[in-house]
Amino acid sequence: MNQLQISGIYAITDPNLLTSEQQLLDGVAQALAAGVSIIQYRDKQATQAQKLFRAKAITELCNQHQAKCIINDSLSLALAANAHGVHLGQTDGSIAQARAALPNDAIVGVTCHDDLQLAIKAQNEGASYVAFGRFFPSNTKPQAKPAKISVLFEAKQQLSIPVVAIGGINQHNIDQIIRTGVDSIAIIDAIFGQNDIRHSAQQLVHEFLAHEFNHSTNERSLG
Ligand SMILES: Cc1ncc(COP(=O)(O)OP(=O)(O)O)c(N)n1
Ligand SMILES: Cc1nc(C(=O)O)sc1CCOP(=O)(O)O
Ligand SMILES: [Mg+2]
Repeated sequence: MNQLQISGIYAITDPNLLTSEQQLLDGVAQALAAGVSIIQYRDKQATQAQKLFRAKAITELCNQHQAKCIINDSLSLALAANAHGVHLGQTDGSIAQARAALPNDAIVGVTCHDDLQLAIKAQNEGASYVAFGRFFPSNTKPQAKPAKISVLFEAKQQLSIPVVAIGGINQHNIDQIIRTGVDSIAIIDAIFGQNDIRHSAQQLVHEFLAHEFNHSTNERSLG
C-alpha cells in the first residue's frame, strides 16, 4: 500500500449535515475541489439502495480528483461500490476478512481510540492506517472517548503505517494536531457543517500543506 494514499485532510460525510443526496454530492465535490485527499462515506441512516448509489457516486467523484473514497463500517458496501477502502471500528469486522476480500491495494483503516497497543495489533494484522481520537469535544459524536495528543507522538515513533487523528478538529486547533507529525486529519463538522464548505476545507488544506512545506524546508536546511 502506498503510504502517500493516506495524507492530508480526510473529510467524513454526515447525513445530519448533508441532508439530501444533492447536498451530499455537492458537498463532497466542494471538498474535493478544495484539495481534500480522502472522503469517507459515513451514513448510518440511508437505505441499502441509497447507500450503494451514494457510495458509487462519491467513489466516481474521488476518481475524478485523484482522491480516495473510503466506506465507513461496511466491507460489503465498499466491495459493491468498488470504493478505495473501508474504515473499521473495533466492532465493525476483522481486518483479515477485509484484506482477503478487497483488492491488494485497497485501504483498510482501523479505529484505535487512545490505545497504542490496539494500533500495534492492527498494524500487525494488515491495517493500512490507524485512527486515534477524539482530541477535542465533538459536536458530531459527543460520546466519543477522549484521547490525549501525546498518543499521536508515541504512535508516530512506534508505528510504520500512517496515523490519522480525529475528533473536534477545526481551523482553531488543527495546528496542535499537525505539529505531532500525523499523516492525515479526519474532520466532519469543520468542513461539512460550515456554510462555505469549499472555503472551510481550503483553509484546513492550506494549514496542512504549509506545515509540510516548512517541515521539508527545515529538514533540507539542516542537511
Ligand atoms: C478516520 C476515522 N476514524 C475513526 C472513526 C470512528 O469509527 P468507529 O469507531 O467505527 O465509529 P463510527 O464512525 O462507525 O461511528 C471513523 N469513522 N473514521
Ligand atoms: C466519527 C468519529 N469518530 C471519532 C472517534 O473518536 O473515534 S470522533 C468522530 C466524529 C468526528 O467528527 P468532528 O470532526 O465533527 O468532531
Ligand atoms: Mg464504525
